Order: sequence, then structure tokens, then C-alpha cells
Amino acid sequence: MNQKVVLITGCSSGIGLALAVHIAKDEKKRFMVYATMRNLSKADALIEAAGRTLGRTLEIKQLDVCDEASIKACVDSLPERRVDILSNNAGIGLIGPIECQSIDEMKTLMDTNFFGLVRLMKETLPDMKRRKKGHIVVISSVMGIQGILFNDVYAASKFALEGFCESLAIQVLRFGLNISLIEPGPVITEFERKVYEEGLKIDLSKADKVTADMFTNIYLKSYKQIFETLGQVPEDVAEHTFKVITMDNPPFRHQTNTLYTPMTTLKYADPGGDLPIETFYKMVFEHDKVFTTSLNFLKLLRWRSRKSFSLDKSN
Ligand SMILES: NC(=O)C1=CN([C@@H]2O[C@H](COP(=O)(O)OP(=O)(O)OC[C@H]3O[C@@H](n4cnc5c(N)ncnc54)[C@H](OP(=O)(O)O)[C@@H]3O)[C@@H](O)[C@H]2O)C=CC1
Ligand SMILES: CC1=C(/C=C/C(C)=C/C=C/C(C)=C/C=O)C(C)(C)CCC1
Repeated sequence: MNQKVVLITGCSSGIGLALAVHIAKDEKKRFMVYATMRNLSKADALIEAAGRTLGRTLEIKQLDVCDEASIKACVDSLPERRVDILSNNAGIGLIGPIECQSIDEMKTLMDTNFFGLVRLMKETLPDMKRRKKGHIVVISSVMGIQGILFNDVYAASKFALEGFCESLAIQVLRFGLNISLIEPGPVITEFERKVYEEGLKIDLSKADKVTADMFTNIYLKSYKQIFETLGQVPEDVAEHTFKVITMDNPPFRHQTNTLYTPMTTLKYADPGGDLPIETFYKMVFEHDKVFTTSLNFLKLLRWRSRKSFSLDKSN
């Protein structure tokens, strides 16, 4: 059988785990998935979710995107070093005022979110070019399109990914290769929990009072609510990504959350760039009550649609 080889990074939890399992469970068994993680002692959740696919269409391997030797060892261990679909998913978040973040923290984030992809591409792209076959599927973010308050460095890392891929996409077209950027909005995963908990622990003494207050009383206060109202589950993102992977002509960009697209559309609607900045400013500082009420309304709608869905299923 001519299975496509898929290599995914960051499969110990969240989107990476859901994507690996979704692809491995393909009914037609069109894919052989190498689900990788930096720390194999965290494999239990993936092993459980993979079920009978483990050892059949899914295999677990060690790979740390910050470690060139680990990437090389993983790729060298694959039959003929072949990777047909490379899915760069591993990533970390960081929120807060930049005055309270160290350069080392920022470098670790860039090293993981951006240079992680660069290292993977340097290891796999030459072979893909030689074979004239390959699809690079990058888990970017809506923050690869537009910045969000207190996500300065994280958004920068996703913009870096997007600029890198947009440039390379032109070159690789010459070899018949594809690159796709998957752009989810908020997704309920470990990422959300870790980022929020780290956010609560930040020493805000280095920030002025207005900034500290903005972070605590506006950003952190609405954070949970935004995930509850706009958040997707990782399986949703996996389903979207699977569709992109199985397309004959996959798009360069794909947003996974229709509730979020009105926000990203603001970017494309104004070449001057002020529209999203002013709208977000107004949403947060001038129409905060309307913003909170809209989020509460959305939450209610989602709760009702989930309730009627479960009632439908029980009938
Ligand atoms: N959750 C969200 O709201 C959104 C997330 N994204 C992006 O989705 C991707 C996956 O995040 P998500 O599933 O939400 O979060 P999770 O925290 O659940 O998963 C992140 C994964 O990345 C792994 N990872 C971190 N550093 C490295 C490294 N150096 N080498 C290899 N693996 C590493 C983690 O491993 P370990 O368990 O060892 O830490 C984990 O498996 C990220 O790129 C993120 O930026 C995009 C849009 C929204
Ligand atoms: C504060 C704020 C917002 C927050 C958005 C958030 C918090 C998005 C998170 C996205 C994530 C976590 C992506 C990961 O890659 C909105 C809704 C745009 C409205 C304007 C003000």
C-alpha cells in the first residue's frame, strides 16, 4: 500500500495529539503517522487516544524542535528518511507586559515557535525537493495575521512563521511542493491553562500602574471568557487540518474558527492598518460593556446549541 508518511511535532497534548490520532484513524488507512514529542514520558494520553492504531498507522517518536540532533535522529530513523507531510505544531505561549518578561523567555519562545520550524525544514526540505513531493502544514494562529493585546512576542513568533512560509511558498512551487498555514483562534488545550497560570504569577512591579491594571483587570479578566465563548476543541482544529491535508490543491492559509473571522477580516479590510487596532481598542476600553455582553450572549447561544444537540442525539 502506498501510504503517505506524516511527521507531527508536539503530540503529547492538544492539537498535535488530536491531529495525530485523527489522521491515523483514517478509514482508508492512507497515512502512516509519526507522532513525535520532546518527552516520551508524556506519551500516555496519546497512547490511550491512539487505541488500535498504535503500531499500525501510528508510531510514537522522540523529537525536540529546539534540538537539531534530536530532529536529525528522528528523520534518520524513518524508512528512506521519507516525510510526505510535515506538520509543525509544537509551540508555547507567553502573555504579559514586555517590561516583565526576560529576553531569555522571549528567546525560548522564538526558538520553539519559529526556529523549530526552520530546523525541521532544513532537515526535510532538500529531500522533498529531490522527490518533488511534499506538503508542509504549519499550525500558525490568528495571531499570525494580527496582534492581540499582551501577546506581543507570541504574535511576533507567529508573524515570523508566516513571513518565512510565504517567502518559501514561492520557491517550493517550482518543485511542486505545498505549504499550508492553519490559523486557529483560541483553542481549549494545555496551552490555555499554562499561559493563564503563568500570567497570574507575573511580577507586575516592573510595569507602570496603568499597564499592570490593563493586564490584570482587562486582559486576564476576559481571557477565560474569550476561550469559553470563542474557543474550539482540538479535535475541531484536527478535522480542519485533515481536510487541508487531503485536498488536491491545498490553500496557503486556512482559518479554523468562523466565530473569529470577523476579527481577522478587519486586517484585510484596511490597508492603512488602523481599523483592527482602533476596533480592538474601542472593544476593550470604550465599549467594554457591549463587548462583555456580546461574549455572554455568545456563551448562551453556544450552551443552547450544545444542549439541543445532546437532546437531538438522545432522541
Ligand atoms: N491553544 C490555542 O489557543 C492555540 C494554539 N495554537 C498553536 O497550536 C500549537 C499547539 O498548541 P496546543 O495544542 O494548543 O498546546 P499544548 O500545550 O497542548 O501543546 C503544545 C505541544 O508542543 C510541545 N512542545 C513545546 N515545546 C516543544 C519542543 N521544544 N519540542 C517539541 N515539542 C514541544 C508540548 O510538549 P510538552 O508537553 O513537552 O510541553 C506539547 O506537546 C502551538 O503551535 C500553538 O501556538 C494556535 C492557535 C490557538
Ligand atoms: C483581548 C481581545 C480579544 C482577545 C483575543 C484572544 C485572547 C485571542 C486568543 C487567541 C489565541 C490564544 C491564539 C493562539 O494562537 C479579541 C476577542 C480579539 C477582541 C479584542 C480584545
